[in-house]
Amino acid sequence: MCSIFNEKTVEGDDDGPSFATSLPVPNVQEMVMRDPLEIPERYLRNKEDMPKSAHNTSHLSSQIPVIDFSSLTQGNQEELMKLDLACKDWGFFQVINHGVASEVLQGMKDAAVNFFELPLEEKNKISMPPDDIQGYGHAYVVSEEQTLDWQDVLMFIVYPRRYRKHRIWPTKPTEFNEMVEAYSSEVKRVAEELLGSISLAMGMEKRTLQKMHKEMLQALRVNYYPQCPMPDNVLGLSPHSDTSSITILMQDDNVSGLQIRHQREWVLVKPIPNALVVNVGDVIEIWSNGKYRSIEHRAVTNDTYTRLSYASFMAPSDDVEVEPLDHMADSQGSFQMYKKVIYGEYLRESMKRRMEGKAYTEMAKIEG
Ligand SMILES: O=C(O)CCC(=O)C(=O)O
Ligand SMILES: [Fe+2]
Repeated sequence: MCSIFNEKTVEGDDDGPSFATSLPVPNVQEMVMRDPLEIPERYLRNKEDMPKSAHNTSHLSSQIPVIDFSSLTQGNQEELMKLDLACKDWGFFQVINHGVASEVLQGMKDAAVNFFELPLEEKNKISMPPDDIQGYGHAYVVSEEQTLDWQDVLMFIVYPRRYRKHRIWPTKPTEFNEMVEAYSSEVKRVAEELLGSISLAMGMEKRTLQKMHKEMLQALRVNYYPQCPMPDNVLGLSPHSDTSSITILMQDDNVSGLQIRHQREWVLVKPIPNALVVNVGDVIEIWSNGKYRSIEHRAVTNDTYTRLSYASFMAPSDDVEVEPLDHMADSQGSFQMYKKVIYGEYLRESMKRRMEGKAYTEMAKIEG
């Protein structure tokens, strides 16, 4: 596994795109290490958005679709129909038999855990620059009043390679880049195949959605949620929908935390060991004219364990104009539900706001 990272990937070109600014906030991991029982007021939620227990929705958890990737990519029509329904009814599904070796999954997890265990001073060598959300830190903090999330993040663009800003990539642990490369290239393969199947489910030729991205962007965000003494009053990650086309998430196999909004309830996505969680993002919601849904989701905390999750966001090039596909609008009574948006503008505008459920996607909707 050692040669993959030798040639192109180390070039490190600093001309990649920048995103939004985020205000500096305390490092949560450090706070918990200093005093495991203290929670500053800025993290406490109002009663109405307190993370309620999802225990009474566990019957819904077990209904979240599980897609067999191998059978889907072999052309099984039943699996394709399952995928279509998953995108329509849930916007979320878990993927099994995806062919990503468990060593590759574990390698990514170990490298990330080793990074987060480094001293703060070491991690801060790659802290997010003031004008970007790439690097180590916190994203989407836009006001001093905003309730904060109980997490630290490490985020960067992986593809296209020329966008990699190596000065904000970890150099420790030494195997980090190699593990990201091995993991992300596999995620890319799975994402491209899934976009192929979603194209088919939308009645189009297999490569259509992938081509519509122009040059597909892939970003990795590692979320680190330390244990929290008041999980009923503090969220790991605020409710939001992803601005991606699709997101592929590797969860911790043992510590759950991801909840999705389904029929007005919060439903826990129970980890299936080695499965990948996939969700439809805003871009596919718009392309499909709302037939496929970019669902609101959040991460809750717990008082015992640290949890890490690894989100890979797939997105179109900045200049892609995103609007409902004609045939998707037609199939719903010739009514186009979303305006045309320039993807790069949509993305950057969304980052200037604090995460607020579906409020932002709603803005792309045509009123009426
Ligand atoms: O931690 C999780 O399970 C969710 C992460 C997520 O939604 C995100 O990074 O956008
Ligand atoms: Fe998300």
